[in-house]
Amino acid sequence: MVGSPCVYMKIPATDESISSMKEVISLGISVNATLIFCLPKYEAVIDAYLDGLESCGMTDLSKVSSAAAFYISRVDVTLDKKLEQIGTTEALDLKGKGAVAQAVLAYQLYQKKFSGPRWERLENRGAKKQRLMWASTNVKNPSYPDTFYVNSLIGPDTISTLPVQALQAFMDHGILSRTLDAKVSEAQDIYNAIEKLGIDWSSVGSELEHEVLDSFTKSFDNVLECMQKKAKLRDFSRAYEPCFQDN
Ligand SMILES: O=C[C@H](O)COP(=O)(O)O
Repeated sequence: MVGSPCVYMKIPATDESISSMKEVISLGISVNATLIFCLPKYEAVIDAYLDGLESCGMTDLSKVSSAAAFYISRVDVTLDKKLEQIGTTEALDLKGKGAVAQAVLAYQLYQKKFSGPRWERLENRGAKKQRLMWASTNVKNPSYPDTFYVNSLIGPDTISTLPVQALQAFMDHGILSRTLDAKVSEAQDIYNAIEKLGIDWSSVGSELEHEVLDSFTKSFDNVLECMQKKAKLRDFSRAYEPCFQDN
């Protein structure tokens, strides 16, 4: 089952598990690298994928694939709080711009890393690019348009995960247009301006990583607890009822 081309092993992009990504890929198992909140971590995820492919013994690498889940709205939630604390006109003007700017730069990094001689050698063995996957695309700040993140991150070879609310909003009034690489230098300026204000992107990334890991761990524990209760009662009559709770 694990070796099946349709099955992806989901591995969080924590410092501790980046090396496991390489190992799993090298065994020919596809990986969904998740919980990516900043560019340095994203680069480490790409490198783990490339290293894994290079040490994979398979002659045809086309059976292995990977997606890298880059989180969006949660980044703005954290950044916006920090910008509000700084409170200057310049800082407040940057609210709601950081997450998309970082994602635009992530796409640039994707294009850079999946081109050139190193990548071409792998491509000749059938390797597939690790696709960027936008996660956390629902706006969390109600003052932002509900299609904001989905509209802003449309580009070739990417995947957008859409919660029902975001999907319905996009189907109703979304704008289908290639936005992801339309304003790269503006994105770089925003990224630099946020950094200049003293906000460290990597620290924001690790803050979010811990926060989300914690919240997902609680949700997972809730699911297990609920399943154990059902199994104990041998009450499968309502087994279709969901066990999970919102985190
Ligand atoms: O699977 C992860 C989700 O995309 C997270 O979305 P969220 O930040 O809205 O909880």
